[in-house]
Amino acid sequence: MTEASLEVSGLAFAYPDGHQALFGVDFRIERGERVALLGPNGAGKTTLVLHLNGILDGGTGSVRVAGLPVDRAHMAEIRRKVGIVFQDPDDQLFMPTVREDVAFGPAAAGLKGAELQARVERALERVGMAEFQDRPPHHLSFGQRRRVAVATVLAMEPEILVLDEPSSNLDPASRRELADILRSLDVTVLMVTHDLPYALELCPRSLVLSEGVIAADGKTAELLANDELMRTHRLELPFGFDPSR
Ligand SMILES: Nc1ncnc2c1ncn2[C@@H]1O[C@H](COP(=O)(O)OP(=O)(O)OP(=O)(O)O)[C@@H](O)[C@H]1O
Repeated sequence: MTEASLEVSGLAFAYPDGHQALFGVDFRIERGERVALLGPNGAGKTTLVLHLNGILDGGTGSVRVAGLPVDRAHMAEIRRKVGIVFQDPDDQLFMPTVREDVAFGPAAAGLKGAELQARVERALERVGMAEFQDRPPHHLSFGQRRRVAVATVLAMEPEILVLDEPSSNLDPASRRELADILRSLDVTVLMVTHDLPYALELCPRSLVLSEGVIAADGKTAELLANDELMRTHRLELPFGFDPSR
């Protein structure tokens, strides 16, 4: 079998207060797949995502990114390979200009001069923000800041792009533009979302995480059309939305 972009095996985890959030999670995502991670509040989605680049550890089981184990010995490489775009772009943007924010990661990884500038431009072009390099991020709209946050991660040329609620707080036009951008990238994507139409639009495959276990793994359209599965795991489509169309 070829190497998966992401392979999670038997991952179980309890927080220090004893709360068990994950109970043996198994799945693999192949290179270039776009997969949605669905599940009700408290299902363990954030807990799972924080294991992908070692922010949380101490559980049992394993996580491998492009064959590399997520452990202390490989942490620097793992952090480069797993790009997480958090829900609030302001958690990710802290430099005086867009250029410096996008350059921050690659510069810390040793890139300099023309090579660094080319990397920054390429990442900003991929999200349609190349003309905004000299702007302070706080002068951009929320949707533009989210695109720059995606660029900061793309500039690291990650193996897998993980997005936490990418469509939240976006107006319909920004939502569609971000969908077009994400579809145009040739990178593995794992997208955590409560926005089921967005999952359907972008991700051919979905995982349903519920009470710390994978309750379903399959084609997004089929999962969303399964009324019983949706009801059991408190997943609700917007009124009148038909996943088969
Ligand atoms: N630091 C913590 N200490 C103890 N329990 C925690 C901690 N963080 C989260 N939990 C618990 O772990 C479980 C999973 O939480 P998690 O945030 O991973 O869920 P989620 O699926 O991301 O939810 P949401 O959709 O609301 O973001 C919940 O029961 C939550 O209360």
